[in-house]
Amino acid sequence: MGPVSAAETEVGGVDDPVIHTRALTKRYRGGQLAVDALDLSVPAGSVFGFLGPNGSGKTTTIRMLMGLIEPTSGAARLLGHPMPRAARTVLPQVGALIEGPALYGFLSGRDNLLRYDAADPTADPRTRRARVAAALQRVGLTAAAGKKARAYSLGMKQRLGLASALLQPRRLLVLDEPTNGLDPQGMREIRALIRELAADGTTVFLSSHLLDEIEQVCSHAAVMAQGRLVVQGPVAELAARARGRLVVTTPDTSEAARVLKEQGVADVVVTEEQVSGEPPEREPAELNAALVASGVRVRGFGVERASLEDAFVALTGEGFDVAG
Ligand SMILES: Nc1ncnc2c1ncn2[C@@H]1O[C@H](COP(=O)(O)OP(=O)(O)OP(=O)(O)O)[C@@H](O)[C@H]1O
Repeated sequence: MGPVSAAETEVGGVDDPVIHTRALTKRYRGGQLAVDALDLSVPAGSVFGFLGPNGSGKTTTIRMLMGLIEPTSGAARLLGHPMPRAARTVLPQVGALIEGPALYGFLSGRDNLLRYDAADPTADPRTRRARVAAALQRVGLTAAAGKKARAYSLGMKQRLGLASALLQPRRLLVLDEPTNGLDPQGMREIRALIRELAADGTTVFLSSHLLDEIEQVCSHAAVMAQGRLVVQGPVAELAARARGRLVVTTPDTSEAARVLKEQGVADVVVTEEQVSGEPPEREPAELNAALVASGVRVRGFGVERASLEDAFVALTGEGFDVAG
């Protein structure tokens, strides 16, 4: 981190949340309550996943954060400044990729970026080529820079969009569904890029309807359902809320179930070759010893890690069904 600039001291310091909303609400003209009293807090330096099924209000929130639409009520602050009022001060420090990059197919990747850079009145034309070259390098498109954008794969187009958001140094990147529509290879590339950007100190806020994506790239997450915030916090803590399951693999399932119940394990479930239950507060090895002492042939014993998906189900009582 560089020295604290005057602008940062003015907004209260680098540790303040990069995005902060209070009771942020959007009701569309048709009456649809898309975002309902949202309190969001995105810590500086985080890769923050904004997670929710389609229609849960993610894009509407992002549009309010970026000052593209007015909230019906409530407040949003970006980098310490109120939005949309401070949009002119704040937005130059925010790179955004919302609803796919706007690209000219008949121009090369490089020419798209040159054009984009030229549209920025604060960008010095003398350093334009160097800036564009650096952005292309950043997203791994140097070799393909001369190709027409229409010949790019979806993943390359998305990377070019990211490059356009990276022409200027940014404190925050806002990415709406950055891997949507990409094949697995394209997804991997974008995720790797997000990790690299975050390692450089940029706060990244990305929306996604993919739980495993959030688990793979994000340090923090907020979960939305039907316009409301279900939960937010560090990903590790969210997953920990849904405790894992104790799983014993054995041919002696009924005896194992009896012993586990005797030992105070709750919610014991027997399947063909496994017995599972809520993990005990005490040392699991003691349970294992009790099983063995009762003659249970233990072939596998462990506590399965809870995933964010388990946490989501535990928190909402619903499955994370994106089609629903
Ligand atoms: N311009 C609009 N006018 C009226 N209703 C809208 C408008 N835009 C979105 N909505 C509605 O608001 C709700 C939230 O939509 P939003 O696009 O914010 O969700 P999302 O989580 O981003 O989902 P998706 O990933 O499908 O975009 C949905 O019910 C949607 O139909």
